[in-house]
Formats: sequence, C-alpha cells, structure tokens
Amino acid sequence: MDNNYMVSITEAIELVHTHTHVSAPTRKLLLNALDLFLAKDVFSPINMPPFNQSAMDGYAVLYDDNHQNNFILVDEIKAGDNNNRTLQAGQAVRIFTGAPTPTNANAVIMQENTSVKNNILLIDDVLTPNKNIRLTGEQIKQNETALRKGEKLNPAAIGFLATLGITTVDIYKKPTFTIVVTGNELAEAGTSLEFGQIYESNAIMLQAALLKKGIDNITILKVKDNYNATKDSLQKAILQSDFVLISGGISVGDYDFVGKALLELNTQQHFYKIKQKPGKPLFYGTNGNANIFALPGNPASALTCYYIYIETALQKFIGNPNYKKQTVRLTLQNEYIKKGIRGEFLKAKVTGKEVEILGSQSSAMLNTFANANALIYLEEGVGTISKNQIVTTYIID
Ligand SMILES: Nc1nc2c(c(=O)[nH]1)N[C@H]1C(S)=C(S)[C@@H](COP(=O)(O)OP(=O)(O)OC[C@H]3O[C@@H](n4cnc5c(N)ncnc54)[C@H](O)[C@@H]3O)O[C@H]1N2
Ligand code: MOO
Repeated sequence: MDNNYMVSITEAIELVHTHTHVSAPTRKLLLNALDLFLAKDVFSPINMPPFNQSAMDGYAVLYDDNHQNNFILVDEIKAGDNNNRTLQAGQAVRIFTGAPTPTNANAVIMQENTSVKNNILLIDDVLTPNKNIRLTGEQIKQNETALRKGEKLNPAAIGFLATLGITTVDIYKKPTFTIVVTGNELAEAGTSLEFGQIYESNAIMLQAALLKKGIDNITILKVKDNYNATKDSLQKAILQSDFVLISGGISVGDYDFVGKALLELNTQQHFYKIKQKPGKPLFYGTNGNANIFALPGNPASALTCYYIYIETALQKFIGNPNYKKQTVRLTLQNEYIKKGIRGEFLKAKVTGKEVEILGSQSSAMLNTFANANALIYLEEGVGTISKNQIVTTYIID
C-alpha cells in the first residue's frame, strides 16, 4: 500500500473489524472468567432444582377431592434433610423453605394460612396443583443449554453456573499488551525537566484505559529515536504480545522510525494514515499473532485512536459478538466551526440528551479531554455545525 494513501474513517474501522486476530479459547475457573465471553455453549450437568423443593415455610400435603382442609401431620423435613418419603392422601409434613418435598406431595401451604390442633393440620387456603413447590428441573433440565457461546459472564451468569455445580468454563482469553513508547524528548514524571524535554504521559494513559477494560497484562518498553533500537523493541513486542501499541515516531520526520521498522519486520500493513483529525498518522497492521497499532505521539490523538480503533479491536479479540462501537444521536449545545475536509472526533461532554463540544481541541492537549465523557464524530466533508443540530456521538467510559 502506498504510504501516502489515506483511508477514510469508515474504511479504517472496517479494516480493523476484518483483520483483528481473535483470542484462543482457554479454560478458566469461574471467577477468573468474570466479564469474559464464552467460547463454547455450556450445558447443565444436572436438573435445577435437583429435587422438588418447598418454596415456603409451612406444610407439604397430598390432597385430593376428599382431603382439602384437614390433614394428619406425619413428619418434619428441613432444608438439607436426606428424607425422600411419600405421603398418603390426607397426610401432611411440616416443611421449610428449600427442603425436599415428599415425592408425591402436590402442594405446600404457607404456615400463615394454617393452624395445628392435636396433630391435625387445618388449612385456610385454596389448594392448587404444585402450589409453592419448585419442581425438579423447572429452571433448567440436565443437558439443556445453560449459556451460549458469545455470552458475557456477568456476576449473575457466574452465580447461575455455580448453581449447576460448574467450576470452569471455556472463554476467549484476555490479550497481553506491550506499549512501546518512542521519543528522545520524553522524561519520567518525578524527575526534573531539562530544556527540550516533556514528561512522558502516553504509556500510563493507555495503561489506565486498558485497566478500565480489565486488561492488566501490560508490558511497557521505552525506546529512543534510533532505528535499530526501535526495530529491536518492536520485534520483542510482536513476539511476546497479542497487541502492540506504539506511541510516537509514526509520522514523516527524519526520526520517525516506527513505520519503516514495522514493515522491515514483515508486518502486514492494513492502513497507514486516516483522513481524520486528530490521529491522521495511525498505522494498523498484523504480524504473526500480534495486532499492531502505531499511534501518533500527540496525547489526545493517541487516546482518541485508542477509543475508536483499539477498543473495537480489543472487543473483537475477546470474542464479544457486539464488538462494533455504538453511537448515540444527541443535540449539540454549541456551534463548532470546522475547517478542512478530514473527519473529526471532538472531545465533548454529554449531559442527558445534550452534548457540548469542549475547548482545547488540539491533539497535543489533554486538559479538556480530562473532562470529556464522549467524542462527537463529524464525517468527512461536513462543514460548520450549529447549536441544536443532532450529532453522532461515541460515549467513552
Ligand atoms: N510534515 C508533517 N509533519 C507532521 C504531520 C504531517 O502530516 N506532516 N502530522 C502531524 C500530526 S497530525 C501528528 S499527530 C504528529 C504525529 O507524529 P508522531 O506520531 O511521529 O509523534 P511524535 O512526533 O513522536 O510526537 C508528536 C508530539 O507528541 C509528543 N509526544 C510523543 N510521545 C509522547 C508521550 N509518550 N507522552 C507525551 N507526549 C508525547 C511529542 O513530544 C510531540 O510533541 O506529527 C505531526 N507532524
Ligand atoms: O493527526 Mo494529529 O493527531 O492531528 O495531531
């Protein structure tokens, strides 16, 4: 691909959808699978409930046309009792919530609607078949599908599988990330700045964004603007990670070595440069199992590209069937004068159904991004937009 060729935003998103490598399935303990997506259907190994259960504290009875109000009490069964008995018509047992009802009991009467005199149970209630009995397998039967491939394991899903006695599940594993930070001008926070230096902030920012998505296996490599050092770091990152994010060094300057090094390492380039602002010089490629994004060094560009492209790729990788980013349509609160024809992502603040474009839209500035909870998307070719216009917005969280 010609390195001056710029794809459109929609083409770039489509290429990410198409080329992102998906995770290999792996078996995990239930709790370690929280928020991950099932790689296989899960079948229930048991009936749930496994036996007819009382849903109330009261009395289990075997009633028929001749036995509706008076029953002889013959036993007591509490939760956990291994008492698998039967009744004769007209008999009742004292029973408690969660206890196994006698095999042929056909109703449980809550104790508030009963009285007992001389071992005779009197009922002030209407008897209906299986009243207050949780029947065997009524939630799920043995071998039925409990959860389907692609479902996300939220706390309820984990609880549900635990009720079936399941301890492990096959999920798509979380990716490992390496963030490669390039730039001679970058100093560590906590040290004093020499003239010409700025503090390095992209690594921790991207790390924070990934941590919010539950990604914690992140290696950070820092490299000077030197071709061989850049190439060596990229080689290492590609071999060790599912995702490689590179910050800086991707533009056209004499010391921007990232693009050249990635191609030299036989990376398959899917695009390099997008008709967008910010984040024009964004490289996306794959190499072996690695998904590679070389982000512009400007902090707001890097973070915008993260939200729009990398988060999408991440969701595809972890098997989310709905990995495509959703937008909402909101009413704009302030005018924006758009210059140029590139598509734009604007830092914005959503309140209810309204959205406000924030100041400091420069790709070098994070001061208003820090207050943003959304990115407004203006398509290529769109001109100035006015107050009360409906705009397409990505919510970032
Ligand atoms: N002749 C041209 N020059 C530039 C173009 C162009 O099309 N033609 N594009 C501009 C645009 S747009 C962007 S965005 C940048 C991207 O450049 P790089 O990705 O090569 O990034 P750097 O030059 O390394 O850095 C850009 C800027 O960001 C600061 N930076 C870099 N890394 C960090 C970091 N880890 N933490 C904080 N700040 C960082 C860096 O000091 C620069 O100020 O290229 C334009 N130039
Ligand atoms: O594309 Mo750059 O990210 O506008 O500054």
